Amino acid sequence: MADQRKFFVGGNWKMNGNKASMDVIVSTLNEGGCNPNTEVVVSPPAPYLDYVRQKLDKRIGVAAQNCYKAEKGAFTGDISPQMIKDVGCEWVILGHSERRHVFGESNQLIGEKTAFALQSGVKIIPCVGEKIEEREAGKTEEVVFSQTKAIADNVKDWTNVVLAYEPVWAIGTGKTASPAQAQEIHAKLRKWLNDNVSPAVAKSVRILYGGSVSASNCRELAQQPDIDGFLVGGASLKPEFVQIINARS
Ligand SMILES: O=C(CO)COP(=O)(O)O
Repeated sequence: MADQRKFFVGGNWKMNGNKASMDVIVSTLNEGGCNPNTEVVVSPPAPYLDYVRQKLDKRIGVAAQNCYKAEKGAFTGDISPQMIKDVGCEWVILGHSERRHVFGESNQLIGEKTAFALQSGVKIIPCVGEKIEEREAGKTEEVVFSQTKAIADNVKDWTNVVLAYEPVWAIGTGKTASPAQAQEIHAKLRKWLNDNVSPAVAKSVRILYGGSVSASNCRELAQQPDIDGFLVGGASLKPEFVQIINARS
């Protein structure tokens, strides 16, 4: 079952790097060594989308880290899906926990961005995940299902969606969810998709795990039946990103 879903590894560079450091990552990725059976997408900060897209091997995708729900206009500081496409990129991450919790983005806004990005022809990596206090209060499912519903209500064609489960307590903390903890939520998300979207979508949609993924923990996580890849932060800026891409090799 899981083998009908191509393994997918995204590198979210967040607000890090400069041309010199990106040159190093790009040449590491271009040198090869990445399993061709893994779909790879990297996500530089917006000012570098064009630069990275031009230098990176075309087999590797490039994602923006966010975008707005309009093509153009008086939205100072933001970018549109049309701009992402204009510089040759094909993906956008939406609803990352830092967008939700540092910048206050709501489920409703993330839903609107989902609809607009997809209708503009940009593929999306929407993110869901609970905070530690929500997990400790037994609210993990309630939180991730309501976040997923806000996204799912705005998706018509799931072939352009790769869902990411990123528990907020595991992001940038070095506290990875155990393979069993991650698998449990991935399986519940897949069941939610089965019950609320369709069995076919539940079988085919890739669900990524994100949160302190590293070369040392990726192989065990990658063996879980409902983990179809990773969204990697810190380690995607380092050479070990290639080992994570090859976690199933
Ligand atoms: O937020 C993440 C990816 O989007 C995960 O970040 P870290 O891998 O640094 O924990």
